[in-house]
Amino acid sequence: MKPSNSIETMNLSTTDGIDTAKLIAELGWQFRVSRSLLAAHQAGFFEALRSPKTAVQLSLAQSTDAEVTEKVLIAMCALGLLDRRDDTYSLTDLARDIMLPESVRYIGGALDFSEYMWWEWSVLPDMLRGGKKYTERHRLMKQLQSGASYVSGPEYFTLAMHGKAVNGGAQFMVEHVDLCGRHLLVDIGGGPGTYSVAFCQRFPQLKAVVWDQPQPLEVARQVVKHYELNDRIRLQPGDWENDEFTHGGDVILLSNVIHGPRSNAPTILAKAFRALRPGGLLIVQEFLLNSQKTGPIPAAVFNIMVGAFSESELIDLISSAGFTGARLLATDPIVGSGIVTASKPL
Ligand SMILES: C[S@@+](CC[C@H](N)C(=O)[O-])C[C@H]1O[C@@H](n2cnc3c(N)ncnc32)[C@H](O)[C@@H]1O
Repeated sequence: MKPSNSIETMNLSTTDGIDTAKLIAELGWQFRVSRSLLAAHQAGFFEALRSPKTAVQLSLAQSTDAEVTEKVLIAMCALGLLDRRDDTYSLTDLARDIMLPESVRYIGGALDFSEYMWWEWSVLPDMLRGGKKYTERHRLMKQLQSGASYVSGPEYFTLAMHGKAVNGGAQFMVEHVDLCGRHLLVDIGGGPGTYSVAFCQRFPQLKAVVWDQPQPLEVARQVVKHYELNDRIRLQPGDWENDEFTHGGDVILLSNVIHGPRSNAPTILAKAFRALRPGGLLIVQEFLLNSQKTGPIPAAVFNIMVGAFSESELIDLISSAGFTGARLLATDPIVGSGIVTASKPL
């Protein structure tokens, strides 16, 4: 094969641009890290290591291959989730904090969701050639083939949302949005209700309604009970395809519910406008592309499978629904989300 011109003329003795090139080349391999972490979680290694074990003891307990188990455990040490002393593996403080279901910051639901999405993303090359997205049937087949033990259905999705919110999302939100003097927050598509909990904890005068379909509200019920906020947070079943939102709130939160052009955003924003009191505050949190649509990376990849607006598109949509003063309040480039606020005129 004839080498390309650029390779023929490239001076291999310089290091110009090498760090970036290494990073991009390394990205092609990063899936190995995700796959190892998801496999360790799926095999139940973290829960089984509540009491320290050797790889052989763990493989006997979890019915896994001892040699591969050891290699995956070494990788989990490299991620800072396990300690190894002689041949015995134990959980680090970080793993106790995020990998055990009893922990408030448990991310297992988010990992289950990543596992589920793995198969959807595997067909991206086919999609590029015009093939269809993964169907539910394909997904279930692959789950069965992979021997996956994780729960299916909407519950794990809602738990994934909770895991994401308790590990940065909720803190980011309450740090940037001031609800002093506000009385009733209506959290549309509120899922596990974690954002409502965080707001109520930060602003003691505030009450909230978590508005969502019945199944996610079952998770929200547990979350609200866990934080002992039953007297301040009410759960309201609703379907935005058919129902109006709870009226009379002075704040409406739309967190991760208007993902790009296919999400029916104009209808949801119009319902939010009707439901909000005059002078009320609209908060929208979304994966947001920059206005040039060149990044950031998390929003750019979210856009591939689900959809994402750019900052200016979202601000235009919110303004078209009648809100005033729409502006980007804060962005978190690590997770690719932005918070936009606006007001309903008095
Ligand atoms: C991506 S989750 C966001 C959850 C939460 N707001 C957060 O940011 O963590 C989207 C939520 O919208 C809800 N949802 C989807 N379709 C809905 C509909 N037609 N009516 C009401 N809620 C819906 C889902 O049940 C889910 O809880």
